[in-house]
Amino acid sequence: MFKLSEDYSSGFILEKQIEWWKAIVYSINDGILVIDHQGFVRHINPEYTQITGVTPDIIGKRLKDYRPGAQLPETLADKKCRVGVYRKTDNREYIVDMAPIIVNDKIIGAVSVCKSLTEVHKLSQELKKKGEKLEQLQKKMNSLYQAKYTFKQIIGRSGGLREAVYVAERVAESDLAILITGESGTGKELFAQAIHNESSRKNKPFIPVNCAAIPSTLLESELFGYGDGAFTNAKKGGKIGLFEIANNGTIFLDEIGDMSYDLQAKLLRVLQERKIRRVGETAERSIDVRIIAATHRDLQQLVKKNRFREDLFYRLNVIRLQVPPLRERKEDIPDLVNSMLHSSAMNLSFEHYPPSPYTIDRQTLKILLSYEWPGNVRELKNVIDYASCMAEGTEIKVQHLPELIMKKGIHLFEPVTPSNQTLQEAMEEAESKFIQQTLKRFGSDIEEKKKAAKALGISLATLYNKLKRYHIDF
Ligand SMILES: Nc1ncnc2c1ncn2[C@@H]1O[C@H](COP(=O)(O)OP(=O)(O)OP(=O)(O)O)[C@@H](O)[C@H]1O
Repeated sequence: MFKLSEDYSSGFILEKQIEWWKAIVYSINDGILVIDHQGFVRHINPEYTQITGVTPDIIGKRLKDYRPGAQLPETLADKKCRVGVYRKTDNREYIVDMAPIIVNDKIIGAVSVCKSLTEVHKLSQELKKKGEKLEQLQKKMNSLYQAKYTFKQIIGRSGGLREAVYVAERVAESDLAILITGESGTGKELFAQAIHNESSRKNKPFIPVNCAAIPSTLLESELFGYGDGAFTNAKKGGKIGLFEIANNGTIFLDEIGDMSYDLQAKLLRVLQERKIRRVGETAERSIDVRIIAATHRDLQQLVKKNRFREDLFYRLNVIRLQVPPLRERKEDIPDLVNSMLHSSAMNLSFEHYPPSPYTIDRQTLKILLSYEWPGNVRELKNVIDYASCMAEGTEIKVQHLPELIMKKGIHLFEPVTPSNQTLQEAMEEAESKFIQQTLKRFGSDIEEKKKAAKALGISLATLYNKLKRYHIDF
C-alpha cells in the first residue's frame, strides 16, 4: 500500500511531484493504467497501449463502459489485490496485477500493471530452443567422447590377461580410482574403455588424456580449464577443462608417470575433494568424474626418486591392473590374429561382399609366435593390417609380412628349397620374391615404384639397388 507524503501543502511541490511520478510511470517497461475512485481512467502509459492495444483516448472514460471484461473496478470495490490475471483481447495475451490505491486510509483509485505474454512466450520459446540446442550439443559431446570397447573385445586366453579382466570386471561398477600398468601397446586404454562401458557412466563422456603428449605448462589448463583473462592469449570468457567435460563420466589419464610434481598435488586434491579450480579463478567447482590412470613406468621407482608423489601413488594404487606384455602370453597370439584378420577383411574387402575373412598359413603364424613383440598388441595389429594389404588373395603367407619380422623368423622356414641353400641365399630368395610381389601390386612406373619402396620401408635408391642385385626386370 502506497501513502503519499503529508508534506505537499504547496501547489508547486505537488505539481512537481506529479510530473516526477508521471515520468517514472512512463519509463516503466510494464503497462500501467490508473483509475480514480469513481472508476474513470486517469492515466495509461505508452507500454499499456503497446501491450493491450488500448489507446490514450480512454483517459477520462469509465473503464467498465469501455472494457466490460476489466476486473480493475472490482479491485476498487473490494479493495483486494489481484495477481497474475490472464487476459486475452484481439490476439493479445497478457498477465495483469491489480491493486487499490489508498491514501490516508481512503481509497482514491486503483492501478493495473500488465506484462505481455507474447514477450514471455517469445522468451520461453527462445529458452526452449536454447535448451534443446544445449541438449543436442550435450548428446553430440557425449557421442564424440564415447568409449567403443567392451570386455568382450578384449581378446586372449592367457592367465595373466584373464586375471586382469576378472579384476577389471569386478571393479567396473564402483567409483574407485584405478591404476593400469603395462608396456606400451598392451591394451591399457582398451581396459579403461571397457571399465567405463561396464559402469553406470557408460552413456556419459569418456575422456582420454595423454599426459606425456601435452606440455606440462599447458596440461593444467587443459585439465582444469581457465578463467577469463587468466593469462596472455587466453580465450575471452575462459575455457572449460577436460575434467568438466568428463563430468559424470570417466577421465583416462594415460602416462600419469609423466605428469609434473606440482600438477600431481592438484590431481590428488581432485581425488580427495571432488572439486576443481580453473586456472586464474578462486571459486571451486564440484565435479563427479571417475579417474582411471595408466602408465608404462614403474611408479614405485619414480616415488623413490621423488618424481612421483607418494600420497598420490597410494591413492591410485588401491586398485591396480597389470596388463602383461605380449611376449609373456604368446598363447594369446592365435586368437588375436584371428580377430584382427576378421577386422582386416571388413576394412579391406570392398570387392566382394560379404567379405571373406583372411587366413594365415602355418609357417607365418609360427613366425609371429616366435617374435618378441616389443610394441605388443599394437605392433601385432599393424603387422596384420600390413600383411592383409600385401596378400594377393585372402591367405597371408610369410612373404606378406614386413621385412623386419620376416627376417627375424626366416630361420623357422621349413625348407621348401633344396637343402643345400644357405640361410643367406634363402633370405635373398624370400626378399627377391617379396619385392616382385610388391611391385606387381603397385606397378612399375616411377611414382608406383616410389609407393612400393615406401610400403617396403626402404628408400627408392635401395629399391633400385635390390632390383639390380636380384636381376628383377620391372
Ligand atoms: N587384448 C586385446 N584384444 C584386442 N585388441 C587389443 C588387445 N590389447 C590391445 N589391443 C589393441 O591394441 C591397440 C593398442 O591398445 P591400447 O591403445 O589400449 O594400448 P596402451 O597400452 O594403452 O598403449 P599406450 O601405452 O601406448 O597408450 C589397440 O588397437 C587395441 O584395440
